[in-house]
Amino acid sequence: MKSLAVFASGNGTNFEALANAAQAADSHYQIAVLVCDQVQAPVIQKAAARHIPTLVVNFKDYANKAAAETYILSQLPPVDALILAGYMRIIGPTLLNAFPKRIINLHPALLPSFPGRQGIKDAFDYGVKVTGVTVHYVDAGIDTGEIIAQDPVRVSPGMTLAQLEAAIHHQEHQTFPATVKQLIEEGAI
Ligand SMILES: Nc1nc2c(c(=O)[nH]1)N[C@@H](CNc1ccc(C(=O)N[C@@H](CCC(=O)O)C(=O)O)cc1)CN2
Ligand SMILES: O=CNCC(=O)N[C@@H]1O[C@H](COP(=O)(O)O)[C@@H](O)[C@H]1O
Repeated sequence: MKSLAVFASGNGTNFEALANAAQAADSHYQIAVLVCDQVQAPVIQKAAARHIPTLVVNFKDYANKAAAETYILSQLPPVDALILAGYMRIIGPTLLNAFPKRIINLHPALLPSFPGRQGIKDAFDYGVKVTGVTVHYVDAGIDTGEIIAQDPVRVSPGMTLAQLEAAIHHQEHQTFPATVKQLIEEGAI
């Protein structure tokens, strides 16, 4: 049984999808803690509803990223990997060095296209006919880590941005848990 720390900053539907998948008999993982950098984020309530411990870290309380990450590291229970599920903060050397090739991120576009904080909108505004979701290892760059898995999402004619966001999230809720499970089965995390 692997233990995972999930990092999230917002709504938490991917956290929920991972938590739901963890309940399956053959999931091979449990979520030991949710780490959140936004004190009011809805994901915190989702973790509380599931009795999953939450570590809320307000980065304003720390002099710099290294100090905040050092605190996070000191509070983490033993975990095998960090899973970034809508975590909107760049992971710094402190956590990167503590979890080499053990930090996984979900991106809502087909990297290397449309990296950054608004991958769905950037792809939509560009007018792509196909976008998708990417699961990748996290490295010191932004959305530049080795790609692990990708799935396409077709942009149908007349589709609104809201409809594309919903389609992307639906795909994410399939791809992310399946990819985490596969990584564990392969012994990668
Ligand atoms: N290590 C590292 N950390 C990461 C990711 C990574 O793959 N590498 N993937 C991240 C995915 N989410 C983000 C979070 C923040 C930003 C971000 O803040 N971008 C600023 C630039 C910030 C900066 O340069 O520090 C921008 O303007 O685009 C981009 C993707 C999460 N943290
Ligand atoms: O990789 C770059 N940026 C990260 C990023 O944009 N992540 C995206 O945030 C959303 C979180 O949704 P939630 O799970 O909170 O409902 C989800 O779509 C992630 O792909």
